[in-house]
Amino acid sequence: MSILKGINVTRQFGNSKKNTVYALKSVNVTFEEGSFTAIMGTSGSGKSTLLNIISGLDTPTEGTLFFNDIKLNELNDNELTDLRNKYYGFIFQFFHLIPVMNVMDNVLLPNYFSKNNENDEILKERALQILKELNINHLSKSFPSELSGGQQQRVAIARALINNPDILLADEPTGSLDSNTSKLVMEQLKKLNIQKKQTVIIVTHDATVAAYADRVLLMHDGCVVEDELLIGIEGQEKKVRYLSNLLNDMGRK
Ligand SMILES: Nc1ncnc2c1ncn2[C@@H]1O[C@H](COP(=O)(O)OP(=O)(O)OP(=O)(O)O)[C@@H](O)[C@H]1O
Repeated sequence: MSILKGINVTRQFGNSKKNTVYALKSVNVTFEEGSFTAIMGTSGSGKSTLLNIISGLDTPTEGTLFFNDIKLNELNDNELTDLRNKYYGFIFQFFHLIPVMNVMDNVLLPNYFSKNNENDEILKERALQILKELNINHLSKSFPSELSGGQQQRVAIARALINNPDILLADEPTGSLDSNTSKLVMEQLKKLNIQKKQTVIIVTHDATVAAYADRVLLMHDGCVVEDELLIGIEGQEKKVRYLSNLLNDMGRK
């Protein structure tokens, strides 16, 4: 069953002849519940714009977007914010942790904006459980500046998970991590996808990162030019090679 569906989604920036950019050009795309998709493509091809639009952070200038059977285009700002807080978890390249808050408070932050009204103690327990699964529960009282990049990104993942979202969206989640830490973070995301059936959508330039996904969307000049399943390819190395070849082929076109 599809959880997200975009029909003829166009995003235009600027409106004069000189400075009009079509970041997305009539894109049709569907994301199945529980799937793990990597969005790849050249710089400026529209990857972040697509992610922002499917998450309701940005609105298309044309086209329709569905979250289950809810039409995102018909929601007002408050309704969109509520939907995002309830169903979406966000992970960014630069973590975006609040420096004056400790790990626990950073993780609990999304809950202050959602209308869950859950008991504080129950929430703290859930936060600790998530931190434990990410092997950073011993750091709950530490501040972001006291943590390594990988630890900070795991705090950001915990924060994205606190409201038990249906969809995890990540824009270059490993972009500021070394390759070992990047592997660790991707293994955590894969685990969440498999064990908790969370739908994961990531934007990445890195074939070794995209190889954790089941499907890759390749973008070029505002269009999805390839939509490939990776589930038939055995092993990470083969997937990385396959993705690198896809990217090289696109570069040659
Ligand atoms: N707010 C904006 N105003 C004007 N143009 C924009 C805006 N946001 C994006 N664009 C343009 O839309 C196009 C797609 O941008 P987008 O950030 O989605 O690309 P991307 O594939 O994520 O790029 P990168 O890999 O470099 O992050 C680019 O030409 C970009 O300059």
